[in-house]
Amino acid sequence: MHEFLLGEATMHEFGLNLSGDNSYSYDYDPEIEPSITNEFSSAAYRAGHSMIDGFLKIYGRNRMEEMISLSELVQQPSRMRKWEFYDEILTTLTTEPVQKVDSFISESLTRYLFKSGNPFGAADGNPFGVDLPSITIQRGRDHGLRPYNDYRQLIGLARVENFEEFGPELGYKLSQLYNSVDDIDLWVGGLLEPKDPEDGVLGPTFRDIIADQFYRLKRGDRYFFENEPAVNPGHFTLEQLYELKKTTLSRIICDNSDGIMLKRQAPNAFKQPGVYGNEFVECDGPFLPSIDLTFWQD
Ligand code: HEM
Repeated sequence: MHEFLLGEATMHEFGLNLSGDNSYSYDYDPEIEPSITNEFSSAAYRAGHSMIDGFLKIYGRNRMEEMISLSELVQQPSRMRKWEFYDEILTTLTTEPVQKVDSFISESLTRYLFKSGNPFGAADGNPFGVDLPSITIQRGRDHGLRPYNDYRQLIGLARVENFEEFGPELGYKLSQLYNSVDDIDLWVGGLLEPKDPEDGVLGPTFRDIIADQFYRLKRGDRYFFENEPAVNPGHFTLEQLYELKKTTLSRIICDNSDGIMLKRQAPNAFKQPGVYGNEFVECDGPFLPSIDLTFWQD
């Protein structure tokens, strides 16, 4: 599932692929600490904030009908009163491509986030909201994260020695904001790392922090859904596991839509829909298998 994020090679390196359709996993290790790491939650996984598009395109029955700014949606649930909206937004979320993990973040997050819920917001004549990147940088410091350079070293990369290594434009900007390359915050440095186009969407530091977290969750949690009965008090039967593995995010989206505007879905919800190899199929057709719940009957 996270092949898209981490890349196939990293999935393989960290042993993140699932066991076969009809078998348990036997690699639970009680010595592995499964808790969420500070670096994962306070910096690396927040790379997602750079992937957000500030505008959501709403498609009607035949054409694009509206483009809504994210800041007009966050904390404004009133649109849910319109019948079709739930299906429309599910369609938008499965159709709109993610943005690159890079130095650009939508203004809807840097200037207008929570505009409507901001006690000092529009009603008081202040048209702005809060700045999520600033909050994130501050959150990393508040959580005591070490600087970016230390994590580079930890994963076996050379430390950055001077600002020029970030290129002329970014290097100059960073030199205006930080006294030393050793002060660069983890979230900032991680976003700016060059990406390997063959291997996921992240630079190596974020990729390793996130892969390490998934490895811990998979190997160090006795309740991980694939784990064998000997270690997992809540284990599934092999038949139940098979049923669970049959389902897909696309099936879940179909099952949870209202069927008004969303009646079809591409089989792989993580990839661009409607293209060769991921063509739309009907929700009620045979191509999106459902779980057979009779295997849970007592
Ligand atoms: C509309 C989209 C999003 C908005 C408005 C949003 C907003 C926020 C806000 C306000 C916080 C709390 C910041 C703080 O006080 O430290 C946060 C935390 C976080 N966000 Fe997002 N976010 C969005 C999407 C995403 C995505 C797509 C990802 C990752 C794929 C992500 C990952 C995280 C993580 C890991 C945290 C820290 C959670 C924790 O430590 O409890 N967010 N986000």
